Amino acid sequence: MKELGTGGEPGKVASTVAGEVAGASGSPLDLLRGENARLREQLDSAQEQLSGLRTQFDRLLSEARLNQAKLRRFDQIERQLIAAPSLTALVQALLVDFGVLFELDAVTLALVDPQYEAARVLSEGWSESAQAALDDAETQNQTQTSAEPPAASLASLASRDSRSERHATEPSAGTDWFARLLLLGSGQLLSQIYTRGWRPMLGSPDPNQAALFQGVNVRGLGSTALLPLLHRGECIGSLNLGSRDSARFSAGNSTDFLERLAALAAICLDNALVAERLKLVGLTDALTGVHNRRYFEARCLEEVKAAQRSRQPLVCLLLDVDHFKRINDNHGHPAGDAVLREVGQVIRGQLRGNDVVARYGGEEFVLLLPNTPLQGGVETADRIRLAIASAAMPVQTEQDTPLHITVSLGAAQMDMEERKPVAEAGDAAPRRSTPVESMKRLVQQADQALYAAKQAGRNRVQSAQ
Ligand SMILES: Nc1nc2c(ncn2[C@@H]2O[C@H](COP(=O)(O)OP(=O)(O)OP(=O)(O)O)[C@@H](O)[C@H]2O)c(=O)[nH]1
Repeated sequence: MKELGTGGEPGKVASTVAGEVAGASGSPLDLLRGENARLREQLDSAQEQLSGLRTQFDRLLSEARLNQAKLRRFDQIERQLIAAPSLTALVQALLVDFGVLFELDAVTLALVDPQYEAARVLSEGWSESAQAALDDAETQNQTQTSAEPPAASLASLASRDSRSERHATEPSAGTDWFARLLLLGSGQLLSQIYTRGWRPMLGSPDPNQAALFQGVNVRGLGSTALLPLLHRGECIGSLNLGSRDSARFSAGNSTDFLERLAALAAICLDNALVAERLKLVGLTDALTGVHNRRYFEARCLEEVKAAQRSRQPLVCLLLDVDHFKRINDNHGHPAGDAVLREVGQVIRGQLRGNDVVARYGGEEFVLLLPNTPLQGGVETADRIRLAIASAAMPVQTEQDTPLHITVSLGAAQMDMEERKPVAEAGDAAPRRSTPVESMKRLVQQADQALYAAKQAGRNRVQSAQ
């Protein structure tokens, strides 16, 4: 820079040159030429340096801009994780929004879930999002053309999504996140993969890690990043990212951003699970471990709405233990309690995953069977009746003989075409019942059928007319 300054001051150059000319032996013109060449060289080198600095500056500036954009996106996803109102919303933010925001070609999530808590909550959440997607598809179908075939059923939508091998963040019906969720009974698989400690693993896809990328075409990925989700020193899962770009994740990359995101995701996931557990405690019957009446009423309303939307049949069963008072009287109240617990377990064992059983009160249980016609509901009711009759109750009898009990059941199917009579509704014309009215009527009909079963001699199933 010093030379640059000297070369830039013509007055000084002239006086220096004049001095040199006076005392030098060569021709003044040659001397001037030599000096000129030297100055030119200095100028060229200074310009070269300047352009190098400019390039460096441009690179730093674009890096800073990229980092700023990256920070903004991290900030956005972090806010989304913190604000997620439920475990389902949180998992969707990680599996869908995160991938879109960071232009990833695959995002999967493995969670250690030994008690099947996350599995239960997330499968319910998935069913709701799949149903919403189905409704959207139906609306679109209807607006496009009424001659098109009806939208795919929930089951076919599920199997289509879980079989899909497309890139994870490609547009889908909004339901494929569930296929990219791996719920593990233990932490064994993660211990086998993170052999060098719970640290992010970046690099080219490793066939040993394929189990973490279920639902994704791993062959199409150029690089992957596995982020262990650590909470209180334990690994509760793994967030797995994939890119077609082989240079996107490499072993030498800084992992600060990713580690911070993984730490936040782990805390949010743990909090969401605790919140779901608390919710469940408030919705579970303490004696039998099945749901309580509060849960049933909320869920029944949802199922009635879903049945009205999808026009799928919905059956309600009411079950009452026969002569239960005698059990209490003959064997004591704790024996009665043990019988109720056993009845709850036997019922649960006879139902499908999305069926609902709740203790309705006393020795009465209520069941909801979605997507089931009345005939199927009656068959299920009879299967439950027989299973209970053949089960030995966990009660010590005086004769040391197993205690057997019987139950009576009433079955009713929700009426899709149910309309309120004009006079009752106070409307100008008959209108469709509201979900609350339909729900009340459904339970009332099951109760009347149960009463009829009791009247007809107990240990039987009666369906509503
Ligand atoms: N052990 C126990 N008993 C209960 C519980 N809740 C209600 N009960 C008893 O269940 C009995 C129900 O008796 P009833 O309504 O007369 O009916 P039942 O004896 O089952 O006769 P039917 O229903 O007509 O076959 C009452 O004695 C209640 O006190 C409970 O949580 N634990």
